[in-house]
Amino acid sequence: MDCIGVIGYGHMGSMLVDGFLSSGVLGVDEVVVTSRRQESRDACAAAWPGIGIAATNSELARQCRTIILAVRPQEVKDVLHEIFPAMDGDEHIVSLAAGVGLTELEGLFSGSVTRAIPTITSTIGQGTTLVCHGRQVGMHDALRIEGLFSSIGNVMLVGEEELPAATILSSCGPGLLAAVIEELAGAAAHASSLSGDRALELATETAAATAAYLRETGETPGDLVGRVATGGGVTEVGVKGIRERLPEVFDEAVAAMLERYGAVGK
Ligand SMILES: NC(=O)C1=CN([C@@H]2O[C@H](COP(=O)(O)OP(=O)(O)OC[C@H]3O[C@@H](n4cnc5c(N)ncnc54)[C@H](OP(=O)(O)O)[C@@H]3O)[C@@H](O)[C@H]2O)C=CC1
Ligand SMILES: O=C(O)[C@@H]1CCC=N1
Repeated sequence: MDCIGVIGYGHMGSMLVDGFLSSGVLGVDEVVVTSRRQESRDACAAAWPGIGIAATNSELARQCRTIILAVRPQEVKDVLHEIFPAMDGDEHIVSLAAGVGLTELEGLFSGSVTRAIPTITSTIGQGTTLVCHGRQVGMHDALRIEGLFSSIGNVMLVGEEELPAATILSSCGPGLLAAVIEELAGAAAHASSLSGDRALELATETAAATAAYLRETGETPGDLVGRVATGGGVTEVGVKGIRERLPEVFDEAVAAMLERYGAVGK
């Protein structure tokens, strides 16, 4: 049966199931899900009546030709070993795991392997899934996966050498920017009588409006700073401090993430 199997009903697995089914790109009779705990399988069955639930990873592998591995990087190897006897070699494995390379995946499964790195913002149909197909992936399978992920946001095809930096921007990015919004709002609330809740509401709306402004006008961030920071005014003193200190902060953060990226699946 040519259904889509999802192993791991955590943050990403549940987001993909919700997204694929809500968008209508798949029906419940075309998806089979499993997860380690019965509680997770029950949650999926309750959320999507009629969806296929497999009791084990091997049972899922026997039913599905396309298998999305939505487990943590350190679980990928064990799961592939577990399902291997249930596969006939014609399957298409799609791994979401950051830091587990195609060479390693193809060493564990010699058939078609794709890496797809989604982003939590696809929960609201926005953001970009990064897709990197292995050498064995045929046109039909490649287009099918790109079509599926297009139903929940943008898709960008990337070379594997680009994937670490692209992952930091696209998939870690929501976490990084959320932390920045939190710090900005916290600093404003701390220095004033504005409540924390109202500060966060304003900072979040401003971040969303700023991203939309940049996207819609095509201006660069530098252009926008120039428009906002009136000479001799308020913004320029804040931007000056940020431009002096943030490069070091982000250089360190990116270096630490790249280092972890290389070690996360080990
Ligand atoms: N979170 C993100 O924004 C992003 C994550 N990724 C990648 O997606 C993958 C999943 O991440 P995320 O969803 O955040 O992680 P979670 O921890 O939320 O989910 C992982 C799920 O895997 C299940 N699981 C663990 N071991 C097994 C097993 N042996 N068999 C079946 N199911 C198992 C767990 O099931 P149970 O709950 O039933 O115990 C858990 O729900 C990771 O590889 C990560 O690198 C990629 C891009 C973005
Ligand atoms: O933090 C992580 O490891 C995962 C991969 C990219 C985003 N979240």
